[in-house]
Amino acid sequence: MNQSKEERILNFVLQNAVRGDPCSVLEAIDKYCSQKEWSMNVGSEKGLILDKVVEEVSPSVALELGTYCGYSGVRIARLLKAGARLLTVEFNPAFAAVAKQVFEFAGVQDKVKLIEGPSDEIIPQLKKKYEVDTVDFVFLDHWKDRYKPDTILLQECNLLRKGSVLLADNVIIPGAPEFLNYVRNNSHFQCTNYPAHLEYMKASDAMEKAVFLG
Ligand SMILES: C[C@H](C[C@H]1O[C@@H](n2cnc3c(N)ncnc32)[C@H](O)[C@@H]1O)NC(=O)c1cc(-c2ccc(F)cc2)cc(O)c1O
Ligand SMILES: [Mg+2]
Repeated sequence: MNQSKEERILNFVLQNAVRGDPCSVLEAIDKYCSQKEWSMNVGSEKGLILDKVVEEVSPSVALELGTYCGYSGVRIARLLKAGARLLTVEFNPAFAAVAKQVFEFAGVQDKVKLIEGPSDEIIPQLKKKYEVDTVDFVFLDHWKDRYKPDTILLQECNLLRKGSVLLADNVIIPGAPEFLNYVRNNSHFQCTNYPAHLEYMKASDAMEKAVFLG
């Protein structure tokens, strides 16, 4: 049975990155996906925006929706302070299996809790099952039409506190118009747009930061 693209990405990491060095894992994925096979990792340009927001927030508890191969999970986890943790949610078991190995190779597995399942099922479990009080930072990178309902669900589950920061990928391509409309016309959110490009391509994309005001 021939390999999936995600398994080819993993193998390229195992053969070209340095075990325990998160930056070398990011470089290997970016090299493979820009030169060999495009894939939907946030990439290095939008990755720098992600880095800046994570450093600004310095979250104790970070949540990621849409793990895929673990690229953005490594990006976030490598910047977390001692004792801080990333919960990342992925419903595709094959992708989750690749991401788990990427986290272990990068050496960030002790900071990352990879949860397999759909976000709308996992979010309501975060407080009781995953011992979360509130989340300081959320990276939205899953199905784009889930961004708005899951933002509402996070509020309904009292998982956001005054100052919690949401950062959404792909608000231009593939696009998340309902989410943009919702947070930009909602007095409980302070929004900032970060223009960029689609990973590994020239097409325009953007990220949107939405700070929950309580
Ligand atoms: C959605 C995917 C990312 C992952 O999210 C998991 N997922 C989904 N819904 C849920 C859930 N409800 N709960 C948990 N996990 C969940 C999935 O299995 C993927 O692994 N991301 C994208 O589709 C994506 C697509 C593009 C893109 C851009 C231009 C094109 F021409 C084609 C594609 C760019 C990007 O930057 C993306 O991020
Ligand atoms: Mg994305």
